[in-house]
Amino acid sequence: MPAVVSKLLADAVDTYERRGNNVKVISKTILSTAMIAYVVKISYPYIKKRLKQKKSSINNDNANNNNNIKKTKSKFGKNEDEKEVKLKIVQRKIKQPGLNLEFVLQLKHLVEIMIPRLVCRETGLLGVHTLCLISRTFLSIYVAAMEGAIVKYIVRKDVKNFIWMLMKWFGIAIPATFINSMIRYLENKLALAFRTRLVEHAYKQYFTNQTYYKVSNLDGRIQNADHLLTEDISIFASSVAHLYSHLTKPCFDLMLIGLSLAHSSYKMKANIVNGPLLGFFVISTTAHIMRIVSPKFGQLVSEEANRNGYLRHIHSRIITNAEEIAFYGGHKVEHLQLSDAYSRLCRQMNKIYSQKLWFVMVEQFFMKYVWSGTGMVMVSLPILTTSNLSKDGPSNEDNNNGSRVSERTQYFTTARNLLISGADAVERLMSSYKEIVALAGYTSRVSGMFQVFDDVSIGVYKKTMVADETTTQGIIEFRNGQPVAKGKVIYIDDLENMSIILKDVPVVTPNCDIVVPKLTLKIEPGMHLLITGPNGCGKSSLFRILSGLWPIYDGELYLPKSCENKPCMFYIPQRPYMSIGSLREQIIYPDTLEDMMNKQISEDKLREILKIVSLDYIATRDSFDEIRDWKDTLSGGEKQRMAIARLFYHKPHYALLDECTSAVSIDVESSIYETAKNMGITLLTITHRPTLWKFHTKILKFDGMGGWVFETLNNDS
Ligand SMILES: Nc1ncnc2c1ncn2[C@@H]1O[C@H](COP(=O)(O)OP(=O)(O)OP(=O)(O)O)[C@@H](O)[C@H]1O
Repeated sequence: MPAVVSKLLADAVDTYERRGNNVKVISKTILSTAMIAYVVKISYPYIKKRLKQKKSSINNDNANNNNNIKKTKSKFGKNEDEKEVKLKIVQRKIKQPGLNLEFVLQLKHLVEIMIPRLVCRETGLLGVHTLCLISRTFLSIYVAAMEGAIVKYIVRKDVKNFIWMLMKWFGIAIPATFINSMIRYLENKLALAFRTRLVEHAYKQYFTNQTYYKVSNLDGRIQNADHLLTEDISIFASSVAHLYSHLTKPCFDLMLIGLSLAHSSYKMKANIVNGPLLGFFVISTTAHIMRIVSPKFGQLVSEEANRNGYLRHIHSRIITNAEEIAFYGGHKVEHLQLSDAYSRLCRQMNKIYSQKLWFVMVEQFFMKYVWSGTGMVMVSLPILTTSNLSKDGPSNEDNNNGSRVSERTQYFTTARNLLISGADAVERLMSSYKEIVALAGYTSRVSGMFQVFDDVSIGVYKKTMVADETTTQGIIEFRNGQPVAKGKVIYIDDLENMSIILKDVPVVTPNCDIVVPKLTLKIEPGMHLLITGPNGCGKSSLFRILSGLWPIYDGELYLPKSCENKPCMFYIPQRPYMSIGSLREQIIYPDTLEDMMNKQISEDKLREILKIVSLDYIATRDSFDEIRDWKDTLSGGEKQRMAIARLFYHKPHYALLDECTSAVSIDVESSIYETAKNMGITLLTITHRPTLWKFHTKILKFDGMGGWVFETLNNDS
């Protein structure tokens, strides 16, 4: 096949020559076209940027000219402008990841989490890993020297020594291959150990002070915490472990290879400064050029991870709401959303690939061609400049002396092998630059996540806020564009006084919409409170405030501390949550089996509880150890009754019931309320069912306009 191709090429060339075309001219033309295309490709982004800048400055001028017209716009229009300005400021404030001081500080913080002490499992692994890396460098040098000796004996036709060296060469292969395999094994172990530390730290933060809720509901900085906690942490840990060997090994290689090359040159009586100096100059110059032309991989990779996370989020939403989507027949909309998320990811990946295309070309040009050429010069320098070689070529004495030739061959082979290893080391160091920049992207994401978790757990939230002090009529105080939660939560440790007191507490949504400007009431034990009002008037929001999910922006909230082994408040939502686990775990949630044992609650007691909520047939049908997907196996009403069973298991002082019996039949509902009251549980009920009114003594009525009435419930009226 190659013969056929060369024949065809030769024929083509002949034809061109016959027509009077010079092949050299054609190849020069192709080369210069490629060069011009490349220069255009390199300079295109700068030209584009310039053009954009010019365009935006023209637009700004126009905007200034139109300013007076805009000032006369409606109030709504003005708000829209302000919104845009604020969004732009927030966007500007988001720092792009890259190789800068912030990256160093973030990495330092994460390393402190991954390696918490000087003496720990991770430092042990790092120590053994480093030892293996050094051993491999020594082995590489030894193997290079052996290859040189083998070539020397071939040139000398010394069969005995050749066979001996060959046996040694095979002998060294066993430890060498073991060390190679060990390096990979330790790298994986290290990555897993780092990941474990990070995950443990993240989970601890995630489950402190309901951060898992607040991070997605009150703060706007993290969109896909699940992706960050799984994928990004894993990639970050693997990158760090991989980079450690990718950076340390080439450094050892370069140091030791440099020393042994200098030693060989010295043995050849050549100048040992010129070669390394030339190598250093070429490598540092090319490295500088590559740094300048390198795309911003950190930013690109970070955005790719973002889009990956979004795609995953859309997938998990479809899985969670599969039944609802199927009933609605919403596959078209969901398909569109999924395709859109996927194509956004594809666009980003394509952008990275096309930027890599040109960068890899420059990289390969320097690393493969410029460096090899420099290496050839470096290797030949000692031979060409050895003092005992005459300028006109080898002396007669040398020509006659076979051993000098074989020694030069040995030097050349060893030096060439060492230089190949050295070039490989530098190439790895250079490609590590790309990896470090990509690592900067992941470092920024992981460290950013920890920062947000830290902030959120102490009540510091950041969100793009459109509201400010004027729009909230001074009810909320703002600092740096963010609302300040200056309300106080005071826990009362007094068994005699188990009241819940709200003093001038506003009900404010996470978007700073004021639902109720001021709410003042006192709920005492045994005071069963009915909460009513139109949709969206703030009924559930009041429960969110009482449970500590939403911050308090003003006033004071007094809450009793949990006591007598009972929780103070227990919330039951309209859509009950079924956990992963056995039937027993559904009833005792959020207690564990161990907690249940400690409370000395027997299975008979659980059966009794199930009977109250008319679910005793489930315990006879399935055992308490039965593990099922309870979310899908129980009906809507059954799930609500199971949630109420939890209330009878925990027996709290206050029950926050948020339309939690809407799917339960009226007779069962009445018996549930009767039993709860008999158990001494104070009921705070949100309901639209008049049948439940008779179980309450007080009523809190919201009017949906921010007003409210708190009064005694007159069941007759
Ligand atoms: N996480 C949230 N972020 C922003 N706004 C929210 C959030 N949750 C609720 N809101 C808003 O707060 C207001 C009060 O909501 P809430 O859930 O308290 O209403 P509700 O009185 O319980 O209504 P319903 O009877 O329909 O359940 C609504 O306007 C709602 O849009």
